[in-house]
Amino acid sequence: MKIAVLPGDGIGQEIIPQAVKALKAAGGHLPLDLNQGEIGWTSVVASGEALPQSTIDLIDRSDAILFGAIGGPEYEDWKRKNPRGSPLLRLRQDMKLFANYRPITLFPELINASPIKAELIQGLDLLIIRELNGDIYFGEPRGMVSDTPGQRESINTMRYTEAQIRQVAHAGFKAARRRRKKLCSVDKANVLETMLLWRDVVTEVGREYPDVELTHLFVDAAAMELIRRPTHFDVIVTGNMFGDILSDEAAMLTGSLGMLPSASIGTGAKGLFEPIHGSAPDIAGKDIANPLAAILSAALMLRYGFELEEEAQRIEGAVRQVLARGLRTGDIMEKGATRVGTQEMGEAVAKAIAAG
Ligand SMILES: NC(=O)C1=CN([C@@H]2O[C@H](COP(=O)(O)OP(=O)(O)OC[C@H]3O[C@@H](n4cnc5c(N)ncnc54)[C@H](O)[C@@H]3O)[C@@H](O)[C@H]2O)C=CC1
Ligand SMILES: CC(C)CC(=O)C(=O)O
Ligand SMILES: [Mg+2]
Repeated sequence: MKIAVLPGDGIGQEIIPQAVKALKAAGGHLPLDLNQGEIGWTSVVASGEALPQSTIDLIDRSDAILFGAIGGPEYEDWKRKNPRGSPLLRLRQDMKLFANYRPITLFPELINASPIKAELIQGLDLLIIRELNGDIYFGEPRGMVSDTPGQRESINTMRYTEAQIRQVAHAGFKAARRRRKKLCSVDKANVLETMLLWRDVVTEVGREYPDVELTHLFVDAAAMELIRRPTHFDVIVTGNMFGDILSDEAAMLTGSLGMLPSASIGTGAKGLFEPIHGSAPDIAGKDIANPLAAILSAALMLRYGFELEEEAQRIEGAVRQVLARGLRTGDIMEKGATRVGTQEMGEAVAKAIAAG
């Protein structure tokens, strides 16, 4: 079980060590081979490259990747002068990770930590599947059209092929089949031709899954429905950008962006597992970030990367236990709970795993 561990930048450096503790506690009996690599700004500082060859080699010889986050103000500045694209987007594309699974599950212990009314989120369990290899994040042409002062113009292109849509649509229907058999496809087919194609292809693929109820929503209405009646959703399948935005919104239903893990799965056997949040420069280095999204991403890695369901459940059960004991990082803090830091939370989860 060769695992490339890429903490990245900002809070990535704080939360990934907690996920590693959980992995070691749950997988002590397994042949875990964890190897750390550099990526992002941390890597630029160390070697001048955001995605050095050493990290590419490490990924090549690994079975799965545990990723933290990259980015931050210095990095965004550096990227403007070195526009070679995001190393994370490059990894997602090179590894053909076309589907990003973002389970939006509410731990019942956090029902009052969410800013959304308890009666709206009781029993919340939805899955957003975000297409990860296409859309406006990758479409060509892109870049500056004119840099003449006063007439500056820039372009990005929303672009999808039928094959890309078909691939992620199948992932959506298959996931719905394993769950409550409801798939909602989210697009913007009322104004975007790319999204008209999206809707047509998802509808065609749907004919192969007559047992799954397919509905369509425009993304603006979907954003509203996620707050109005989130438990009506089972699986949502959507494009790269809409999925990016809707899943951060949906995270708040569960209490915090710091609670949501994700699994990026592709045509190959190798997956990438990461919290959905970024490097959070505003709280980095203070030992206050919530490590649970990263810890839960390690659980997804055991489940989907290595088919170790029992070990994955041990991690998830331990997270639930520490929440039930009232331990909370600041982002999910509520009255009567015990505030803990990143490391303390990570250690509590690892101990709960070890105690079984
Ligand atoms: N996968 C990745 O590597 C991602 C990288 N980014 C990058 O991260 C940098 C910061 O981006 P932002 O827009 O600020 O998004 P962000 O997700 O880093 O933070 C948004 C807000 O949520 C809070 N937050 C995030 N994770 C948290 C956690 N685990 N515990 C407690 N609070 C948490 C932050 O403190 C901040 O107030 C940017 O450079 C961006 O490009 C953003 C999203 C994903
Ligand atoms: C590079 C960005 C697309 C990262 C992000 O916001 C995400 O994956 O959720
Ligand atoms: Mg995002």
